[in-house]
Amino acid sequence: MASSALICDTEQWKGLQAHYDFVFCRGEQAHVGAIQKTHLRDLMDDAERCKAMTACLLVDSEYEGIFLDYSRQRATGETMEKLFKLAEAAKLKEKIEKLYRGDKINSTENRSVLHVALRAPRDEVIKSDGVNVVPEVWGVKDKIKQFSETFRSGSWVGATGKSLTNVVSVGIGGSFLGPLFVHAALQTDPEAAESAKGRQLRFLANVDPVDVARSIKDLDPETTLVVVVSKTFTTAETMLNARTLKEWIVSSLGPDAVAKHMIAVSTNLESNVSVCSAVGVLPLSLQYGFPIVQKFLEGAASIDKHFRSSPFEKNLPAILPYSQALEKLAPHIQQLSMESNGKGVSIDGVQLPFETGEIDFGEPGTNGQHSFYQLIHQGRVIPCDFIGVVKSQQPVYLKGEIVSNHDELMSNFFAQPDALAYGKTPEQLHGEKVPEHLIPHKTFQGNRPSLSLLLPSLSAYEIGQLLAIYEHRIAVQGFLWGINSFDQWGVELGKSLASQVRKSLHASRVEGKPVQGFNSSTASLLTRYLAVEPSTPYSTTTLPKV
Ligand SMILES: O=P(O)(O)OC[C@H]1O[C@H](O)[C@H](O)[C@@H](O)[C@@H]1O
Repeated sequence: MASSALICDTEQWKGLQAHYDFVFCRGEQAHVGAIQKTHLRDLMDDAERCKAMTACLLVDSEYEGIFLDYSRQRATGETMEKLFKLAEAAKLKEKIEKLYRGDKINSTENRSVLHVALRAPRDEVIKSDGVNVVPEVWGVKDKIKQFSETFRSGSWVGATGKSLTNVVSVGIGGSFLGPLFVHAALQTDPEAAESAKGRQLRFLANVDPVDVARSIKDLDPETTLVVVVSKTFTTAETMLNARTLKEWIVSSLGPDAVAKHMIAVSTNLESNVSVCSAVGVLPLSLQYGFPIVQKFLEGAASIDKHFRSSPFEKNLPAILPYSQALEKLAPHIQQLSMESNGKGVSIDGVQLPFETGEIDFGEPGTNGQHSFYQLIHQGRVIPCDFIGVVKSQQPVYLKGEIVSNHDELMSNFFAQPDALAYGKTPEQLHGEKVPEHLIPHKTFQGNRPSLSLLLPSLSAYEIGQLLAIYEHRIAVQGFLWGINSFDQWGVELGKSLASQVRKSLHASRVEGKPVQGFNSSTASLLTRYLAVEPSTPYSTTTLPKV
């Protein structure tokens, strides 16, 4: 394939499409793809096929690895062959190698993509511009380790001589969601929780002053460290939130306290913000200690190794974790996937005639079942990722119950994918003597794809593995579509329009100027907003009442 050609013009893409889709000619159905003629119910009858569509990342025994079952995908052996051919046409192997070699695959920003380097072992070599970046990564990690040890031992004292036990991490987007996901998960791990005893880690992302109030509620500035996390230090929300918390510290402890109560973290590497860089590693190390965070990084590195070296058919690549610990996985993947792959043009700037990116959302099971699963079962077809954990971190068994609480949770994890795949036919309902008028309502068409990921447990190591699996899956999607997954120009337009609005709000509030330069809809919304006096004067500092 020529470098600027689109993947959809290749024979391999067209072959896959014909295999999957209906083809219409002048409004008439001219061809029905093989996949459209099959139902998951029938595909699932083929035990050999099901066995072939699994992959396991072994640790030391058959059961101690992450296990992926993708047999509930609407795919046959032939589909997989076609997908691998498509991967060849998209030069997937070469692109993955380029990522690992540190080539500048983010061509619109002339940057390497170095998240793999962030968790590489000390002796690995990953070059950017001819320079091995791994020693620099480890240099930063060593400093974080040292600082977190000083901080956690109580030797780092605040302005009034007290040691600091609370951390508020100020950052947004990639400088927030990854660390939040890992924090939410680690919190539930007994070893990590023990290590974090008596400490608090909070996040402040939204520029909404209500979020400021929430983030510092019941915290004492005397015992709090504010960590400002940003790759660019130009993000409006983060900068304003940082100034606000600075004011919170200064108004209570005086201006000299800032040196002891505020630090800034950035990432020097030309990579996207990643939870594996200092932006995640520092706040998480302050809370849990560096060794636990390093375990998380090692988990991610184990997947990096597996991803690079395993054949595609055995490679582990929405999001329904049957684990409360993973409650922030979906929001994190939402950012990772939708910001990386929501693109309209190819890496060479050619308009794409097909849609890229997926809409990701999710909620831990079983909460999701009582919310949007209705739509998943009988409304739109939404491919689902079910994520389950073999060993619960908090086992509960009540005498007299037929199963443990974790077994109860996992019963749902095992049942839901089959409900989606098989559905329920009118014949079955007739057999159950369901009244005729309810048959259409109680029918489930099935044939809804999902995949199941079973983790042995959920320690820092597996949390790292899970993160890396999603990161690589998103990169592979982007490589196949032929887009640049590593830039995010799509967020710029809204930012620059907000800047015009900000100026206009200032001009109206402070200089009394009328709203101008906007269309009639925006002008009237702004006028309505400005018509109400702000409850506090503009000329004095006001902090949330907490
Ligand atoms: O880390 P920062 O530079 O403050 O950026 C925070 C966020 O800003 C933008 O929204 C980018 O699209 C995100 O990728 C980034 O994570």
